[in-house]
Amino acid sequence: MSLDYTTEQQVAVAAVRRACHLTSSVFNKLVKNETLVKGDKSPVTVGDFAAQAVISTILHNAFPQDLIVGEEDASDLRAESGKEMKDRIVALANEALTEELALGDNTNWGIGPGQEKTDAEILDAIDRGNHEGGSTGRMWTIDPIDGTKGFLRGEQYAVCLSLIVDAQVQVGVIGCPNLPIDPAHPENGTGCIFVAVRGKGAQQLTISGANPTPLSIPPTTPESLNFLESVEAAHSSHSFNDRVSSLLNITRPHTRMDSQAKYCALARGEGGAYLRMPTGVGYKEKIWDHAPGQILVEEAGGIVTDSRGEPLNFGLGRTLGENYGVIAAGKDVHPRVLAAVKQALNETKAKA
Ligand SMILES: Nc1ncnc2c1ncn2[C@@H]1O[C@H](COP(=O)(O)OS(=O)(=O)O)[C@@H](OP(=O)(O)O)[C@H]1O
Ligand SMILES: [Mg+2]
Ligand SMILES: [Mg+2]
Ligand SMILES: [Mg+2]
Repeated sequence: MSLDYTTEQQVAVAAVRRACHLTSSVFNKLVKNETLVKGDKSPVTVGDFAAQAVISTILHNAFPQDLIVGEEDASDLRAESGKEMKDRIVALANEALTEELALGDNTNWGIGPGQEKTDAEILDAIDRGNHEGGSTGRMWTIDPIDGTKGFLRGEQYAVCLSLIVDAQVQVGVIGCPNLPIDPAHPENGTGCIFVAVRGKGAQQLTISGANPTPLSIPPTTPESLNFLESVEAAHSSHSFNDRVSSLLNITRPHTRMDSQAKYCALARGEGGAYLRMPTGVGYKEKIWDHAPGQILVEEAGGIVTDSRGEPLNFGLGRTLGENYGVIAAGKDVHPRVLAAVKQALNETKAKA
């Protein structure tokens, strides 16, 4: 039975749109004391916190029972040392929640002019993302800024939201404010939203939520195939991708891009394959870094697995558990990439 997720899709697009508006305007005004370094040494900005607060508030108004797995938490902002940053985040989140965007998207979910939230409500909205995940029931994932390093460089980043029901991703929405609307026509500007609903296909919208264009991954020719990969060498192994690419006789250079914009580019026919292999032992991929990208690529006709060909498991908690690496590609290309990845892994084992 295919359930109807029309309302979830509408709310998710509205939330991502507002968050994209916020992150784009924050980028131009970011100052030094608006970025923190987290316990795992990764950066987080006022934009990440405020965008999570906005999305979480809108979700909670629309679906008060739903659980949320969000990347960020507000503990640093509740400390005395976080006061300045907290004040800025509350102001940014309220601005984004109350401003009137087009399309009347502020009418149904308890947001809009005069509906400012208190400091405590904004911090609680961020912390509502503390759910531990699991294999049953409804939960949303929020990655308020995926590719924070790309965001800080002024390059690609993505505002990412998904609805997971009983461990299956049912709705995925990804906002990419810096992604060209049409890669063949850069003069048309940047800013797109990607939407997928299980069984209903994938679409690209404008950043204002209009002009839905269906997406489907075209068959790849040897000449058009290349890999999409992370910018940060610490996040995925560039040398492994080089080896797989030479096993497949790929001659085009890799396309490097931060964030789930890679899944979006793949879904509209750029590249042909996204390959992400771990650089060392110990790091477990987070569900919010892959859930919306997975449904987007699958609904555009592609396949997403780990490096052993296993499906990504979104029911194990906040991480993908033992899933090792990610291969996303069109249906025709995926089996070939998987075979080459297995061969390259065997070579690595033989050398060890
Ligand atoms: N060691 C390691 N290995 C693999 N992945 C890691 C690692 N450390 C961090 N991360 C996660 O990478 C997310 C960003 O990866 P990306 O694919 O967006 O882009 S890039 O690697 O920065 O180019 C990034 O997401 P954000 O924190 O939302 O930016 C992290 O969740
Ligand atoms: Mg982060
Ligand atoms: Mg991320
Ligand atoms: Mg993030």
